[in-house]
Amino acid sequence: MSVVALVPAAGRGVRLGAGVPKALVPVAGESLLSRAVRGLHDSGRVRHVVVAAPADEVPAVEAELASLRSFVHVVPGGAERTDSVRLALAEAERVVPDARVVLVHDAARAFTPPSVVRDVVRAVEEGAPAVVPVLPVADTIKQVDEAGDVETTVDRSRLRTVQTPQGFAIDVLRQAYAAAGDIATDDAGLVERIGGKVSTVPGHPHALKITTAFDLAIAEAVLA
Ligand SMILES: Nc1ccn([C@@H]2O[C@H](COP(=O)(O)OP(=O)(O)OP(=O)(O)O)[C@@H](O)[C@H]2O)c(=O)n1
Ligand SMILES: C[C@](O)(CO)[C@H](O)COP(=O)(O)O
Repeated sequence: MSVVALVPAAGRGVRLGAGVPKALVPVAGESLLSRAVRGLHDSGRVRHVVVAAPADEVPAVEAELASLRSFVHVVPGGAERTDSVRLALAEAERVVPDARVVLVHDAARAFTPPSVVRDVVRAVEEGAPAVVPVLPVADTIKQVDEAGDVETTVDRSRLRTVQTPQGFAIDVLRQAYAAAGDIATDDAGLVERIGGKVSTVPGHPHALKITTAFDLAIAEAVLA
């Protein structure tokens, strides 16, 4: 099945505070975006990638990904992640009209192993309409009130943290975005809202989202 990946990379990276858009921040000489796209390429399962870049950085992003030119299309992203994914999806439908599987993968999850990409694609190919990579929660979880006082300790046995790439039958993601009246923190959340089934595969610690300077330090020390 033909697989296309959307890479939302249009965020400003306010929490990282690097002074440039987060996707363009280098780790050991290679940007987060380049690493994320290379991981998709190296999975051997993705035919094309559509990157949503910061609107004023499209030429810089195209230059950054020049070595993968035949594999990558760059479009301007939007104000929220959901807007960026919607814009990338429209471009993907234009450039890969026969795509049946679509992945959505944060540029910020630059160190995701290609094996996770393959596992997500395989699950969709085997019939799952929507698939997310997940990890169990390691910490005890407490629910607090508005004052910060603990109300209860939550049973964590069925809680999972969610990573990307998230994989979808393309018709399902299209329907979810057509129905979305609101922003969501992940794409599978939109599928849940239309009553769609979302399955899981094991995620990977290396697929952490680079959000803060601490995450970047971990990436530089351990992952690069
Ligand atoms: N308008 C936006 C906002 C976010 N993203 C992308 O969505 C992914 C996850 O977002 P996050 O890690 O929160 O990135 P930022 O929004 O850049 O972070 P911050 O909130 O610290 O500014 C990132 O690859 C980011 O580039 C996007 O494409 N378009
Ligand atoms: C999509 C995501 O990476 C899954 O964990 C996450 O929800 C993105 O959230 P953010 O608030 O845009 O960082």
